[in-house]
Amino acid sequence: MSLDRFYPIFDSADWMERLVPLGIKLVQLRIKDVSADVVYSHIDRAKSICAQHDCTLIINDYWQAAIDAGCDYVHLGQEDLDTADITAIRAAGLRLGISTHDKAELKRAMALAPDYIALGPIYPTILKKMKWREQGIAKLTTWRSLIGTTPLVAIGGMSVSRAAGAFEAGADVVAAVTDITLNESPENRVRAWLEATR
Ligand SMILES: Cc1ncc(COP(=O)(O)OP(=O)(O)O)c(N)n1
Ligand SMILES: Cc1nc(C(=O)O)sc1CCOP(=O)(O)O
Ligand SMILES: [Mg+2]
Repeated sequence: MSLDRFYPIFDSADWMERLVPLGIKLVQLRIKDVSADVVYSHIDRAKSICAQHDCTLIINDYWQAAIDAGCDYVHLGQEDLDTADITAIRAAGLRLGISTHDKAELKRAMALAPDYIALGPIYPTILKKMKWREQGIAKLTTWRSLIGTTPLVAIGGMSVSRAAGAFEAGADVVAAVTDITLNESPENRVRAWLEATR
């Protein structure tokens, strides 16, 4: 299964209902600090809108909810891996994407035979405080050489104009949050991303 080159990340099903119909084919639900009931409700709505639009839905963090809800894909970071039951995730048939920031994390991630590897933050991000400085585009080329054919996702400070450089450096997919959600017209920004990654 190949991943679309454009990978927007949203913190609610509301965003997905608004923007997935524009033509998004790969999307992540990344919710923080809400109750389990709210998580399950957003997952159900996200599943429904993605099914209607033939869009691959990836659930961040909440791997047990993703299994319970019959989802196809989860994304886990290094801290998530400390507690996640990878055997249960795989037994349920879910695909798995993993965040990496240095070679030790990459080694740990690759040992789990992930369905993609994410490298970030490529550029500075305003979404969240991170202990990692910007990695730079060139590190994508290094990661490309280390992970063979495993799909590579570039994340962190990505924008429409920065996408081409990430692809040239070896990324297969570019993920973005605030470039879309803080844009004065998220709809127009999604259209620009779709055009740039077609
Ligand atoms: C595509 C993608 N890459 C990286 C992350 C970050 O995951 P993680 O390190 O677990 O941090 P949180 O997103 O959970 O704050 C991601 N979500 N998606
Ligand atoms: C959620 C996340 N993870 C990152 C990592 O490097 O692992 S960077 C990041 C934030 C991405 O948001 P924006 O596109 O607004 O910079
Ligand atoms: Mg996480």
